[in-house]
Amino acid sequence: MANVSVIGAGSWGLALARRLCKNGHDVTVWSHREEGVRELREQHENRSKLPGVILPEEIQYTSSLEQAIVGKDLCVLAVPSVYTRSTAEQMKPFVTDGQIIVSVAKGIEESTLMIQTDIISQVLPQVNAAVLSGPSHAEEVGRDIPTTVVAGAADRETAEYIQNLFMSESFRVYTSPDMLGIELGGALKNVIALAAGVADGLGCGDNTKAALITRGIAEMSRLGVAMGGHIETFNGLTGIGDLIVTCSSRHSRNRKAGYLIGQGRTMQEAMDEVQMVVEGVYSARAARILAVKYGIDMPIVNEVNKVLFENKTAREAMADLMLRDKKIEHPELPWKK
Ligand SMILES: NC(=O)C1=CN([C@@H]2O[C@H](COP(=O)(O)OP(=O)(O)OC[C@H]3O[C@@H](n4cnc5c(N)ncnc54)[C@H](OP(=O)(O)O)[C@@H]3O)[C@@H](O)[C@H]2O)C=CC1
Ligand SMILES: O=C(CO)COP(=O)(O)O
Repeated sequence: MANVSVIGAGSWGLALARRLCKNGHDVTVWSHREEGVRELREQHENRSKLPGVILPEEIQYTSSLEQAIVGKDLCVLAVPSVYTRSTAEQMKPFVTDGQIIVSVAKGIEESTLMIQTDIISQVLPQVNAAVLSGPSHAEEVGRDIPTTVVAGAADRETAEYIQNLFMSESFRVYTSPDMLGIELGGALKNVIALAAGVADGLGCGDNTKAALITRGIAEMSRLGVAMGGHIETFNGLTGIGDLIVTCSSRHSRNRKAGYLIGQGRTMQEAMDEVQMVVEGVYSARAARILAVKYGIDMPIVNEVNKVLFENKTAREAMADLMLRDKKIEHPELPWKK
């Protein structure tokens, strides 16, 4: 059994801490707030972020990064992506050579366009940065609802170590060497899920949702492959799999925020109402910059940006998507005549 920690006490960090503890590992959870630590010690539950999921009494809580990192076989980094860099900076004095840091946040850093494991490796070059991602809402993982995810690492041994640590009857873990593809899928699907939510908010239907998912994965794959990710990854759990769940689930914060925007709220009003992290809002701008940089057509990402940041109405964005230039679905396919 391993001695592990989860850095970040939001819904995802706690669902994973519970999984690791139930798998028999010693688990310490770090929260950035002393008050949060006190509540978790007393209540064994985060009533605002993951209500109804009671955490095992064996889990330890701390607000000291030193306690959360020193001597741990593996640390899961589960803070929202905008805090990954600052948290990694604070972790610097305590990490050791080769220590495994598993990133579970889904986001592209706006100022640098970097994925999470690259940020971790830049700030903490001595660690072994890996990723765990897939279609996995905390509300369901916290209730042992069967879920599948992918552990990505630079070497097979590390990926299999993570797989063994997390794997259970309700949590199936695959391995993959394509860390870039995994992370781009996880970040970009949030932007498309905002669009799916907007469509729901406008009162659109299942046809619209299927269209956004299908054309959304086409955009994600085009960009992801141009950046060096593998098409197989976008066709797998961390690409289309995560896109489907995020665009359809009642648990998705991105879909929910999009829904509120489709109903007429501003981006800020929607984020305030969701009260949890809406990662797609941060990755939307990064995705648009990357699309320009790599010369990739990303019409859904573009319209999401216009609605979020340029006061375009959701209805106008939908109409513009429907009536943009006529296209062939798969231009690479030959015509018979
Ligand atoms: N929830 C899910 O189902 C899944 C989430 N993810 C990803 O996991 C990541 C974490 O999200 P999630 O757990 O859902 O987020 P939540 O919205 O549930 O919680 C956010 C957490 O971040 C903490 N926080 C706020 N400010 C800081 C800071 N400056 N430094 C460190 N921590 C801070 C909050 O603490 P406090 O409230 O005490 O201020 C809170 O614990 C995201 O990238 C998300 O995309 C991935 C898969 C599934
Ligand atoms: O990544 C997730 C599920 O796989 C969580 O999505 P939301 O952040 O939209 O809730």
